Amino acid sequence: MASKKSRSKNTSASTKSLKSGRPPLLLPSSSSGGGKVLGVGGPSSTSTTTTAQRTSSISSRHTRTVIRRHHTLQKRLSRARAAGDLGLARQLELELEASGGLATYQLASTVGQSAERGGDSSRVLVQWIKDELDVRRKSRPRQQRNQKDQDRNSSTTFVIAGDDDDQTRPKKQKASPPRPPPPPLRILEIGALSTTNALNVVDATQVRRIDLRSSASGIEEIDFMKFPLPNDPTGKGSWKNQKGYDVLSLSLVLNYVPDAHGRGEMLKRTTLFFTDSTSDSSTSTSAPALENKDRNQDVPDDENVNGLVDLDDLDTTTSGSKSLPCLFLVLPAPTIHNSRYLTPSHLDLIMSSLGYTARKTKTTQKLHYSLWRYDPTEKDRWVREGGQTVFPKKEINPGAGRNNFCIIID
Ligand SMILES: C[S@@+](CC[C@H](N)C(=O)[O-])C[C@H]1O[C@@H](n2cnc3c(N)ncnc32)[C@H](O)[C@@H]1O
Repeated sequence: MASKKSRSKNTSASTKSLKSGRPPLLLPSSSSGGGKVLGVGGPSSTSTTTTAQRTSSISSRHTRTVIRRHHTLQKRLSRARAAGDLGLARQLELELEASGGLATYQLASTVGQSAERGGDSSRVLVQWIKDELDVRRKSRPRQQRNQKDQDRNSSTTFVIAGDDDDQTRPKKQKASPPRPPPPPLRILEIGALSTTNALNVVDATQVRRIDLRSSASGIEEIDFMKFPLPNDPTGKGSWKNQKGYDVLSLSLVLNYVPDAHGRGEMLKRTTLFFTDSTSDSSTSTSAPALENKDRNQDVPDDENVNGLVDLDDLDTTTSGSKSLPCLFLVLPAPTIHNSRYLTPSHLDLIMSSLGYTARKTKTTQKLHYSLWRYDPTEKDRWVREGGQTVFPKKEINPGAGRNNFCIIID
């Protein structure tokens, strides 16, 4: 039971305030034009400070302000709506609009993810599932090699001249059929700001991206809470003729949800989107689940060409044990290390009750990253063994200067 295992690691990261919990990320901001809106010039504080450092530090302050303001307004709006205060709700909607709304928030987030600030969180995900990606990348040449071997074996059949006796004829070599290569991982990125992040790995991934507001043509505009389930009777839940995903990415999205119930609902909903397959890791010898058998055929040639990560440059940190299907969750570090209502072990309990087991965790000064394997039988076991399944708002980490970030599961 997860309560005994307490699988998430506590860290000593400096996580004083939610205000500092801002994403890093990718985007070499040359393309964004974000500097126009968010960048501010100005004299350097010291003569040794470079322009880049200055710009980075100033716009960093600005992006944090924009992001913080947006979150605050969203929370107040959510409370006003819940209280039925339509007047206040309208006023807050107008304030949100006047401050640039979701578009400005996304731009601030994108700038906040720039390489100079630590890069894109998806790099952590690809590092953590490196074994799964490697086996897929390598499988194509190996598959081709197997095919050549098979052809060679077939051509070795021969008949001894003048001898019609089957007994004396060498038997045709039966090469075992080549094992089908594992299909590319199907990844659903929820809350996507870019189509060119580290998740694009040639031969190894197929990435579907969604967001409340699409900021690029490869990002579908839809609310994850309304996103059709894989088994939707209308068939709208399929993607590339298949159902479900091997990996869900929920990076800095849960903290966007303005209320604790909504966060619990979002976490619960993630469990409904995985492939049925509880596929093994790279050491797997099992064939892919039937429904996923022919995924390779759906990979368009022009896909996965941007934002490539050279996986050989990354550390191998995966253990080789089962990790799929899985959820990649990223939260601002203070939400978990400095909240009255959430701690790493409490999150572990919540996740266990949903069928998740922590595979990886990592906290930096700003962010808490975690990777969770999903297995519905683990949820059944949890319930059978009397594990906690309801998580109300309850102070578990009292103290001055803490924040009120909370996840409620009813
Ligand atoms: C801070 S950005 C995070 C972007 C990126 N994933 C990252 O790690 O930096 C949060 C994004 O989540 C999106 N988002 C929030 N709730 C969502 C929902 N219910 N469905 C889809 N996207 C959502 C927002 O529109 C926003 O673009």
